[in-house]
Amino acid sequence: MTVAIFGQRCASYACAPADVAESAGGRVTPSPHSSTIAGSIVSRTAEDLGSAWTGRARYTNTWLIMGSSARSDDLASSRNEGSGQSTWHDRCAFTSYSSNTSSFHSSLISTARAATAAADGPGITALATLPPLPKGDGGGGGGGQRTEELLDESHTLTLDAIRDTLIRLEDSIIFNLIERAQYKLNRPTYDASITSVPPRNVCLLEFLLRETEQLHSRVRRYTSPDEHPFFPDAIERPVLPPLVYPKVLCPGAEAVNVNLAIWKMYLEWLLPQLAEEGDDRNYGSAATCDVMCLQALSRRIHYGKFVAEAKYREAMAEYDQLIYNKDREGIMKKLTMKAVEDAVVRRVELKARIFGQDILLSGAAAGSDNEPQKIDPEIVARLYRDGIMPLTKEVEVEYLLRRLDFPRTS
Ligand SMILES: C=C(O[C@@H]1C=C(C(=O)O)C=C[C@H]1O)C(=O)O
Repeated sequence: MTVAIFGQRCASYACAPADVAESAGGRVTPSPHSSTIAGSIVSRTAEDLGSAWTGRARYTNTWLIMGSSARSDDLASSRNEGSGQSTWHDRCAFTSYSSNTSSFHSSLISTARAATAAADGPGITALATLPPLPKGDGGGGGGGQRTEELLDESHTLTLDAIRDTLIRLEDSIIFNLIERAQYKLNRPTYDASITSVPPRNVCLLEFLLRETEQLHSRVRRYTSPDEHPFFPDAIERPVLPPLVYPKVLCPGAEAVNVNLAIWKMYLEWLLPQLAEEGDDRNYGSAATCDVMCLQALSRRIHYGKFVAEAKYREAMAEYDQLIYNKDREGIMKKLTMKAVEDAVVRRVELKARIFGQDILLSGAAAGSDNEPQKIDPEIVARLYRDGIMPLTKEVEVEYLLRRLDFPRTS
């Protein structure tokens, strides 16, 4: 899949083919065929999640933040083992975080940090780049097809170019949020005990996101360095020949995947603010919008890797020192641009206000200031200030901490 990075075709580090599909940031059920368990386990109870919605502590919840490495051929079998297992749904219980931003913020960051720390296990080298089938295999997987090389556009790795892309991604995020906001909260969409979809018996959203990722992986989506699966164990061998991406990011970038924190932010914090309480039975439509929102958020937040690389190249010596000293706080301080962040918040709030209006044929915006908007601009501002930007910076820090681990080959 040719993906727009920096507003053009993708320029990034080449993902070396490997014969394992590694997981980073998603829950993976250890399969009998699993080669390694590179995971760390975080246990917590449903009360921790503040499951006000269910009104009962339904499960002792074990989060396998980083799971086993399963051979791609084993994935199909491990997918079928799922009945009765606890799922991502276990993390879906809506909470009262919406009224307590700072406690949510710290929980979010620690989830992101734990996920990326766990991702440093052995062999986390290729999240989604599966080897092509041998020549002559006509059944897909790029058999017999030529590997395509993308042009090296690493010269577009300037902060200005990257910020332009981030601005464009704002539009995608806001429009997707507006789409989701037209439906009620529709809690059954996130409750595996109601919308229990076989064979894993998961909630509708988990089912749809997993299946979407699986399908998209077939057309190379997750071989692109700006795409990160929520369910790395679901990805399959592409039907297209591999693309070789120009080297922009360091190889350690592949281990940084904060999708678990993004999932948590979306389900536990954003959605209850965004969608009106209630049930309109549009579970499929709501879940489809959720998938779009999650993917847009994930792409924006993981773009932090490119931001970090650009910043690093502008001040290598200073960053080297901080990285060498593993000075996480120092790195965070150095890469934080308060004035840029304030401008981002102002801009997204304005965009949400404008995009959330109906436009009359006269060219004017319909309605008065008192009329309800399609989306509350304050929610979008808060989302950026307390969710998106902190997680983007977390990605930046995690990336930079790995920046010196690999000698550059170009
Ligand atoms: C993305 C950047 O890095 C940081 C993160 C920001 C963001 O996520 O929007 C904004 C400013 C910086 O604190 C940047 O400098 O543009």
